Amino acid sequence: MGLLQVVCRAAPCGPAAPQPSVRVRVSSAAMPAHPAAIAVEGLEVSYGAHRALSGVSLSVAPGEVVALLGPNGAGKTTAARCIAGMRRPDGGNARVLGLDPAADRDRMTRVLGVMPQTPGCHRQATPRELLRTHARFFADPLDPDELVARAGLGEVARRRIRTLSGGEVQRCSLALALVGRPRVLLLDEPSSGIDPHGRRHVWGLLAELAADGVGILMTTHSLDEAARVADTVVVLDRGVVRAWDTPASLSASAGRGLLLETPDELDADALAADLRSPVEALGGGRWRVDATSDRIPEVAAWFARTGCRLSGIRADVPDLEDVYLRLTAREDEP
Ligand SMILES: Nc1ncnc2c1ncn2[C@@H]1O[C@H](COP(=O)(O)OP(=O)(O)OP(=O)(O)O)[C@@H](O)[C@H]1O
Repeated sequence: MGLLQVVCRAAPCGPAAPQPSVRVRVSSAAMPAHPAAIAVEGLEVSYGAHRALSGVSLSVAPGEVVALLGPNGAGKTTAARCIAGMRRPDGGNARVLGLDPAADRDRMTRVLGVMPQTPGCHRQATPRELLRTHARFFADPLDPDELVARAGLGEVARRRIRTLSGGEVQRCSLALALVGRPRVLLLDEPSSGIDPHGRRHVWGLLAELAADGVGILMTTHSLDEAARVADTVVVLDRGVVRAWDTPASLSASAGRGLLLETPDELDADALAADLRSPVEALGGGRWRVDATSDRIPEVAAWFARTGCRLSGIRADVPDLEDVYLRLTAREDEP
């Protein structure tokens, strides 16, 4: 996709917020020939006195899958609502293939497929009926029967929505978002409530769509899903973008260290001073030393010399979950 990367600092926010170094992806084309699938710049939204979004910027290229991660209340749905044209931001703007979601509603509905957090399916209808009805609104829709199969709805396609399980309703909601052959997809927790086989199926479907050039922005609480499906991850916390990068680069940016376990009282200051490396308490007799794995013998020798018992030592290779937890840590958490 021709992306060049620059190092920058995350945007500032509340007192408890960490200030991690993140890598921001920028298109290598200075003047892209085609507009981004989604471009969001400086989005501001307040609900009364509560600031839900404070200058949120992100973009999704055609064929790119971007996962929007963040704790409950981070502002993910609010951002998605602005992109879908369901709410006007107080500041900044959102564009879908260059279109203004609020002003270009008609053209937007032709290019954007939306799967909301709570499916608005008519509960007395069947998935097949809903898809057929929905298909009539588009000039060149997908074949509803084909879509039933692609979304794994074959067995329940003729049952009323009200009799379906939560996961089956989710699949129906995803199929409805796809029926108009959208070039951009906005999915709010697409695999929430779907069983592990179904999740793989949904992920496969998203990969196929991306390979066809569809730009996808999905919110999710599943870091596993983000790591497996997304080209890019955006971490939002308290209305501010904390990080925006590939899952692999984000994990690498968290740095590596050594994880130690000891059943004894550790004099962490002495260890840090002797090693000339920071030592962080993780609780429960676990410690993290900011050092690479080639220093394991040196650390083991320190324990042998001081008589403090070392019950475990290993290199700490952070995954996306570690990075996410560090970026969104709260002061009042243990
Ligand atoms: N209509 C509303 N009126 C007042 N406050 C709202 C409204 N909608 C959202 N909020 C608040 O704005 C903040 C962001 O909410 P939002 O639903 O965007 O978060 P989210 O990241 O999608 O959360 P979740 O992961 O729980 O779905 C929250 O503090 C929420 O309580």
